[in-house]
Amino acid sequence: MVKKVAVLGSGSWGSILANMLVENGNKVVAWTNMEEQAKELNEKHTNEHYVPGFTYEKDLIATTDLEMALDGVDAVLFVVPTKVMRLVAQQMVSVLEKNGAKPIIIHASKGLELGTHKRLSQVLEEEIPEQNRSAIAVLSGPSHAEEVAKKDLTLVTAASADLEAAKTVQELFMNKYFRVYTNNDVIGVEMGAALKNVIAIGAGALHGLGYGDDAKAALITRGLAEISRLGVAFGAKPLTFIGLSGVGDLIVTATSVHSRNWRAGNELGQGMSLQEVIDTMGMVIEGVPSTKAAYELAQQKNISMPITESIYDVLYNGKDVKSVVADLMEREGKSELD
Ligand SMILES: NC(=O)C1=CN([C@@H]2O[C@H](COP(=O)(O)OP(=O)(O)OC[C@H]3O[C@@H](n4cnc5c(N)ncnc54)[C@H](OP(=O)(O)O)[C@@H]3O)[C@@H](O)[C@H]2O)C=CC1
Ligand SMILES: O=C(CO)COP(=O)(O)O
Repeated sequence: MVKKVAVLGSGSWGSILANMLVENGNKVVAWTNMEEQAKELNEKHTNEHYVPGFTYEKDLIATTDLEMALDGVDAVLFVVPTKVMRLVAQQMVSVLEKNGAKPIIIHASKGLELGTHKRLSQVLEEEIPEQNRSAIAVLSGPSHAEEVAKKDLTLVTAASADLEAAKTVQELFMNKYFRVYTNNDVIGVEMGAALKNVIAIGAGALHGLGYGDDAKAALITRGLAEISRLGVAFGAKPLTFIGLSGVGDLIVTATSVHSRNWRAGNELGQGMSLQEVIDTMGMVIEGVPSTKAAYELAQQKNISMPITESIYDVLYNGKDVKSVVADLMEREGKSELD
């Protein structure tokens, strides 16, 4: 059945998912806060800053008018950076209260809210009253906009406490190159998504420092161990961390030149300052705030996360990347499974 979908956030991931939903036969409106970007998408069918060289479906409509985007909507897909998720949800609710729509709410963002440390579905649940929505679901997994744009094969997970909602999301997104599994472990899926970005910054930093494949494999493996520890302490199922939204997304983000988090780490490893990295990226680097949130959550629950602590020291305490790697290596010997 053709659905009307509003995609909130027209950056690299939002615009490519919006395009794919048009390909899948839906009526899609991509909402952006930039008039020029809406004009470019509508007139040239491009989004040069975010996905250079890509031509979007002609039927994709872009707008800065939230009322128009949400008129008669069946599904709303949030793909804005974590730091504005709450604000955008509030904006959406004020429109839904007027137009009476009760859409399924999906988000495809990856992060933990600074200050509250909340997962994004928790933020959405808090901000969107039940009378303005049906279920809340999460779309997550190893998926770079640059590769989905090329219709490269991509497998992801749709997670919701409501299995029917997860199935609805599966049906909405699935096609010949984009395969969607369902999962009911929302905590595990969202924690894996947010925390893999932290480890990806570390993997990029190792690359920037000139370390080889042994070091990167070790970082990914030990990184997975510590993000699973934190996730499980907050109620995630351990098995989710060896699924697409766990190790799958960790592998792609910690090894791909497409990853903004990996690239940020690489530049830090090559000696750039954090401010220079942020200023030149031009896109969101979710791992930076998520490192702070993860560090604080680990302290709160007394969970050992040595890699996250080291990345935190580099990002927030100005420590030198090379010296934190040396410190990690020189810690006392440990049992692998503790
Ligand atoms: N890129 C990817 O391949 C993937 C990204 N993700 C996740 O998706 C989320 C978005 O990432 P991505 O698309 O890469 O980010 P980008 O930086 O490419 O785009 C973010 C978009 O959000 C917009 N935005 C920022 N603030 C607001 C606001 N207050 N109201 C409306 N729009 C706003 C930005 O607009 P402006 O230009 O005006 O700032 C921009 O268009 C992140 O959580 C990321 O982790 C998940 C999987 C893959
Ligand atoms: O989540 C992603 C891939 O699955 C995108 O990661 P980056 O934000 O690091 O580009």
